[in-house]
Formats: sequence, C-alpha cells, structure tokens
Amino acid sequence: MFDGLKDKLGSFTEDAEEDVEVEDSEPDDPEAEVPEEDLDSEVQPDADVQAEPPVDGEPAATEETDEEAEPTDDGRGFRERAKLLATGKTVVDEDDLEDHLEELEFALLGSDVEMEVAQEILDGVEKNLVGETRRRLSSTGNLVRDALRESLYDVISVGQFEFDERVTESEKPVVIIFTGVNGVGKTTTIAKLSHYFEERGLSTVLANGDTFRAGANEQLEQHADNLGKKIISHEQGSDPAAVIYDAVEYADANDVDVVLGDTAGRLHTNEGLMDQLEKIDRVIDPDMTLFVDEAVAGQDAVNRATEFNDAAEIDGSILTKADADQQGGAAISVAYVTGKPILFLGTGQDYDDIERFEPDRIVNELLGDE
Ligand SMILES: Nc1nc2c(ncn2[C@@H]2O[C@H](COP(=O)(O)OP(=O)(O)OP(=O)(O)O)[C@@H](O)[C@H]2O)c(=O)[nH]1
Repeated sequence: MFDGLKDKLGSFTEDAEEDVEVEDSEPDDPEAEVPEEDLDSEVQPDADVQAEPPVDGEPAATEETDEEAEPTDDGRGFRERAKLLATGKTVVDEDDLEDHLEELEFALLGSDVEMEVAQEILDGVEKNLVGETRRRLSSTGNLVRDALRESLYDVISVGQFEFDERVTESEKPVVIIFTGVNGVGKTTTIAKLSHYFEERGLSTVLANGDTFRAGANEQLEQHADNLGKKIISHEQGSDPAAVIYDAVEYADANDVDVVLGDTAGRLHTNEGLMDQLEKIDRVIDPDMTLFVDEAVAGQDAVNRATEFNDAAEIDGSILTKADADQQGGAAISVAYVTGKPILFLGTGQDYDDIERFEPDRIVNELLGDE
C-alpha cells in the first residue's frame, strides 16, 4: 500500500536529514526554560545553553568558546539562540531547506497529492523545522522525519472522530447511506462493513437503494447470502428512499442495530440521481452519509469527493482498493479537501479486507516507522 509514495518520502527525509543538524534540547520540558537573568547576563553562557545551533550544516559545537556569545551567521544573537534551544525550538536556515522542500513537493505532486494539500504539507514541514516545534506525536529522534510526520498527520487527520463509538452510542437503528460513482467498490464495502459490525456485536440489514442499475439487487443479494444477512430491495426503477425507509422499519421492528443503504452509482452532475440523494436525506435523515471511491483514482477521487460533498453533504469517506494504490495521493488529500475524515480503507476483495483509517498509523507506515 502506497509503496511509491513511501519510497519518495524516504528519499526526502534521508537527503534532508544529511543537511540538517539537530540540537539536543528538551522541547517539552518546562524546566528547560532559561532564567531571564541568565539571558541578560553578558558573561560566559551556562553549559546547558551553550551549544551552537546548526549553521549551514556544520555540526553543533560541543566545546565552550568565546564565540558562543557572538551573533551567528543567521543573525540570531546568543540570547535568542539560547532561548530557542532551551525551549526546544530548532534553528534551521530556511535556505538550507529550499532544495529539499522542492524535492518533497515533487514527491507529493508526483504521487497525486492535491496541490493545495501538498502546499499545506510543505508549509507544515517548514514551520516545524524553522521555528516552533509542535510535538504531538512521539519523537523518532530524526528532526526531518518528525517534522514531516507532524505535517502529514495534520492534513490527513482532519475531521477524525471515533466511528465505532459514534455508532455504538447512537440511538438504534443507525442509518448509514453510501454514495459515489459506479464500480468503485461501494457494494462490496457495504458487505465488508456488515461483517465489520457483526464482529463488534452489532446486527445489520442491507438496503438496496440502487434501483437504477439492472443487476444491482442480485449483486447485493449475493453478498447478503454469503454473510447470512437480511436484505430489503424493491424492483428496478422504484424509489430508493422507499427501499431505505422499509429497511429502517424492518430494523425498528426486529431490533437491528445498523441499516446499510446502497445507492445508485452516479456522477454529481446527474441531476435526477442527485435529487434522489436529496430525497433520501429529507425522508430518512440518515445518521451518516459516506462517500466511497477508489484510492487508485487519485486526483479524480479527490475531485469527486469535493463535488459529492458540495451536492449532498457527506460525513466521511471510504477509500477502496488501497491495496492496489502505489501513490497514496487520495488518502493524503481527501480529508483536508473535503473537511470530512477518511474513515476506512478497503484493502482487498475479502469481507475482512477493510480497516479503520488511523492517521497516526498511516503516517508511521508512510515514513517506515512501523
Ligand atoms: N483489490 C480490491 N478490490 C476491491 C476492493 N473493494 C472492492 N473491490 C472490487 O472492485 C470491484 C467493484 O466493486 P463493486 O462493489 O461491485 O463496486 P460498486 O461501486 O458497487 O459498483 P456499482 O454497483 O457498479 O456501483 C469488485 O470486483 C470488487 O471485488 C478493495 O478494497 N480492494
């Protein structure tokens, strides 16, 4: 999964790390604050704060010298540097990073990361390296990799919520509607989630709201048969809102926990079908509407997620076929662009080939930290 992107990010961190020296400071230690009187003093700096910040890739000084009280090449006086080091801020010349950030930009854009998202990641890396550290993830001891992890995490974790808890704690039945274009794995994903819920002790009923496509009933029925699940369907051409309504009534009457409602694959420009989604929203008022697309579709998936979210607001996305995706561009971009979280990744064709999208785990995997 995402192997091409992993390789590119690996090259970036390796190359950049060679040019970036790391000061050994304790970012989170409030004790590390330099007392104001030490900073005001013109006398020889205290041993705790004397280390030379990295300048043009030179190794940090370890010996006490008179020069340490002088302003550095980067124009920062000792007083400022001492404060930066003591508070865990890193002093890295932005110019040193320029080439590497360009390399990172190529890597991201070449992996189909959306342009605005790539820029946000670059800005984040730069901010994390040049200026204040914002450690929220545990450190790997590698400054560049940590900066990238934080920055990637910030964009891919947008909107995350505890999916399992939300479903468990909601009034039953919980109604989840799935939208997206044709052939991306929507129906298979519904079957996988039915299995996922069963493993967590939640019962499901499947509703075939795809009344548009010939063969849709048979396809979902096959999955329901395989999984031993109840399916509610009407004949082709009937009102999908009515099918899902019936499924909700069935769930109510039979204490079923979750209704999983398929809908016809459509383009956001297809007015008739988008009106159907609007009607489902109005009549059923689902607890969640999830957008399903293929990770392998890259930018197309990102654009469609935005368009669907604009046309019929979504609560989150599911990216299928992540197992076949080298690039990772959609997985990195969709949450940031839509403002709604990626909730699951499809990772194969079996019913248990679905996993929660856990930003910290994904970032670790992308950076080879697992
Ligand atoms: N490798 C892989 N294949 C998947 C995954 N999810 C679905 N598929 C396959 O993708 C194909 C299309 O899946 P469907 O579930 O039929 O797609 P759909 O979106 O429901 O299609 P329509 O019913 O035409 O809208 C099937 O062959 C699935 O087995 C996945 O996560 N990984």
